[in-house]
Amino acid sequence: MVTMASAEHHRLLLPQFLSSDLCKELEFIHRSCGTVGYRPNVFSTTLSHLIATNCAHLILPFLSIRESLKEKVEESFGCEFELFIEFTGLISWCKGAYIGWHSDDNRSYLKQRDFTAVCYLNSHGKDFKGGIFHFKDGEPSSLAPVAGDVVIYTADNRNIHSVDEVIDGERLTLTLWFTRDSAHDEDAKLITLLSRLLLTREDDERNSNLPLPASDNMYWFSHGDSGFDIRCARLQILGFSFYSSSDGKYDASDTSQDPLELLVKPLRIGRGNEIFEKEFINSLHALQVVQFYYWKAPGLISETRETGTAMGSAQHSQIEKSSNLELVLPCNHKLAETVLGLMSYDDSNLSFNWNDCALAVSRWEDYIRRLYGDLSILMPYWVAQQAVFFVDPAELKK
Ligand SMILES: O=C(O)CCC(=O)C(=O)O
Ligand SMILES: [Fe+2]
Repeated sequence: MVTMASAEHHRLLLPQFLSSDLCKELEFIHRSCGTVGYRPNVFSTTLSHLIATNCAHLILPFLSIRESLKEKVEESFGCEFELFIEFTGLISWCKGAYIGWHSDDNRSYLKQRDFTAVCYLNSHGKDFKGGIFHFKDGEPSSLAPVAGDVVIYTADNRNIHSVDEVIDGERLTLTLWFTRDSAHDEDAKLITLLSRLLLTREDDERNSNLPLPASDNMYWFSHGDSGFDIRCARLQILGFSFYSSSDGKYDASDTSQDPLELLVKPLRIGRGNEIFEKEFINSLHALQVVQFYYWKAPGLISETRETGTAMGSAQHSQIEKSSNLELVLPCNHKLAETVLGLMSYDDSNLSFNWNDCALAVSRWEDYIRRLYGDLSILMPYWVAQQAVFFVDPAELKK
C-alpha cells in the first residue's frame, strides 16, 4: 500500500500504521470477548461491551490508536479540534459475510458520521480468502487487507465502497467512525458506564477483573434450527473442551436446566486425555486465558525450553479424563469450523503443553493486574475531564 491523501477522493491510506503486536493484542481481545454481531456472519467487540462484562481494563490497548487516528483525520482533512469519536469496535467477518456498494452515512440514524477509519488486523491470503475492499470511483480501486494497514475516508457518497464475500477464515478489523456532532461522542457514553462502575466497584480486587458473561443470546450464532455458542466454538477450534469442575454433581442426562447456563458457572478445560487442574470462574475466564496462551505462545514456549525443567513448582497436575465430566452443549462444531474457518489458526499449530499453559495463566494474571491497576489510576481523571484518553499512569503517580 502506498501512502497518499487523495484530495480528489477524500481518502487516505496509512500502510503499517499499527504494530504487529497491537494487531495480535486486539485479536486476543476479540477472540476472548467478542459477541455475535449486527449483521449475518459478523462478530463484534465494542468498548461498551467490554465495560459491561467487567473487562473495562481491556479498553486500554485501544486508547493510543484511537487518539492517533483522530489526530491523523483532523490534520489530513483539515478539521483540527472539531472531531469526536462516534464508535470504536472490533469487527470480524466470517465465511459468507460481505457488503455491497454503500456509503457509511447512508441511513437516517448514521447521518452524524463524517469519517471512517478501518484498521486491518489480519491479512488477506494468510488469514482469510475473499474480503477485498473496493472503492466505486477513483484510486485505489481495490485494497487487499494487510495486518497493520489503515484506510480512512469520508463517510459520505464521495466514497461509495463494498467488500467482497469472505470465502474462508475470519477477516478482522478495528473500525472507527468520527463525527463533528458532540451529541454522538462515544467518550461521553463510556464515561457514563465507567462512572457507574467506579461507584459499584468493590475494594476487594479479587474477581473484580474477571470477565462476567453477558446474556447467552449474545454468544449464540444461529443457523436454521442449529447453531453454536461462540465461546465454545473458539475453544473447540483450538482443540479444547469445557469440563465440569468435577464436584461430581454434573449429570449430562439432566435436561431440567439449559446446558448453556453451565457456561456462566465454574468449569474446567480439557484437551486430549487430560483436564487442566485449574478451575475457572466461567467460560469467558477460561477462554481469555486460552486466547492469551495463543497470543503469547511462541515466546512462552521458547522460554520454557530454555529454562528446561526450571518450571518446577509451576508444574501443573492434570486430572485423568473421565468422559462423563465433559459438558454436553448444543453446539454444532462442524458448522462452527465452516463459519470461522481454520485458516487463521495456523500459528496455533504449536506443540501444546500444559506447563506452558500454566505459565500462560500466571502471565495472563500479571497482564490483567497491570491493566486493572492502570485503569484504577486513569478512571478518576477521565470522569473529571469527561473524556477517555491515554496518559502513562507512571507519569500521573509522580
Ligand atoms: O471492513 C472494511 O473493509 C469496510 C467495512 C465497511 O464498509 C463497513 O463496515 O461499513
Ligand atoms: Fe462501509
